[in-house]
Amino acid sequence: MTATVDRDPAAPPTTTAPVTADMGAAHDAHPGSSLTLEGVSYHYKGRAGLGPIDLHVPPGEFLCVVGPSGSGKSTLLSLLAGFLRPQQGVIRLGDETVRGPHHSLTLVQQESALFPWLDVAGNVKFGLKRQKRAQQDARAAEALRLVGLDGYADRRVHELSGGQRQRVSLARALAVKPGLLLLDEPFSALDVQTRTSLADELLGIWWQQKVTVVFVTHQLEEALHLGQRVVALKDGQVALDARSKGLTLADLQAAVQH
Ligand SMILES: Nc1ncnc2c1ncn2[C@@H]1O[C@H](COP(=O)(O)OP(=O)(O)OP(=O)(O)O)[C@@H](O)[C@H]1O
Repeated sequence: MTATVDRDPAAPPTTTAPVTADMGAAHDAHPGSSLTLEGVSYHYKGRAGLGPIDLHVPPGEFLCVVGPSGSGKSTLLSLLAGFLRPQQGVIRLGDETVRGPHHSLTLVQQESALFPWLDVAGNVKFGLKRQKRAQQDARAAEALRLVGLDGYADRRVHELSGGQRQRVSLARALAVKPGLLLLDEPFSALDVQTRTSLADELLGIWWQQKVTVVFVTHQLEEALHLGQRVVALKDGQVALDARSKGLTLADLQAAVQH
């Protein structure tokens, strides 16, 4: 089975998702940051792990990372998020070296890590504590509008579906206006229909916000659908790094096969 993606990376996503913000608002978008890895490696107790790898993600690119279990995807994301420090090499976000968790990058994971004692707005504002109240309110409202959760600000987390919780997680990540958005299999716990519509909405949001995205997934089809570019990891190394345009599922399968 093969699948090709002919979406021009420079063209807006062909999504029918209910993206609520005005597409013309793209001029307001904050620019994404570039991400550069030079000779980065991290090995657990000197054995399995990742690297050394070199990678450059230009500002505003949507990069998907795929690979079989144990190929190093989570290690890569932990390094990018600053949860792990490279044992060798350097990671730069724009001109800044990543030395730990960074205010300009946010991570959305598979299971939403929302605070049950806060309402939806409280969760979305969590990363905005240093900002003035009015700014927090405006950012939270904007982020909830982006993910299609207008009117949900006062809801409690336990009242939400799995898909809505992931939308709130995404809104929380977007509210800080990150230069780099890291997504670790964010929709994999959801049913296929919800997963597909949220993925398309994410494309619409990315297009509006111009944020740089690194999206990790097990699903090769999802990577081809979402990414402008796909990096396949195998045994902690980059096995394939290609524009998704013209790339086939068979190419990806061959790259990650043992
Ligand atoms: N805490 C750890 N201690 C020792 N080895 C680890 C640890 N975490 C990961 N590894 C090893 O490092 C390698 C890469 O693991 P990693 O979790 O990054 O892969 P992955 O691609 O994210 O896998 P999965 O898709 O199953 O989550 C694997 O061989 C794994 O066994």
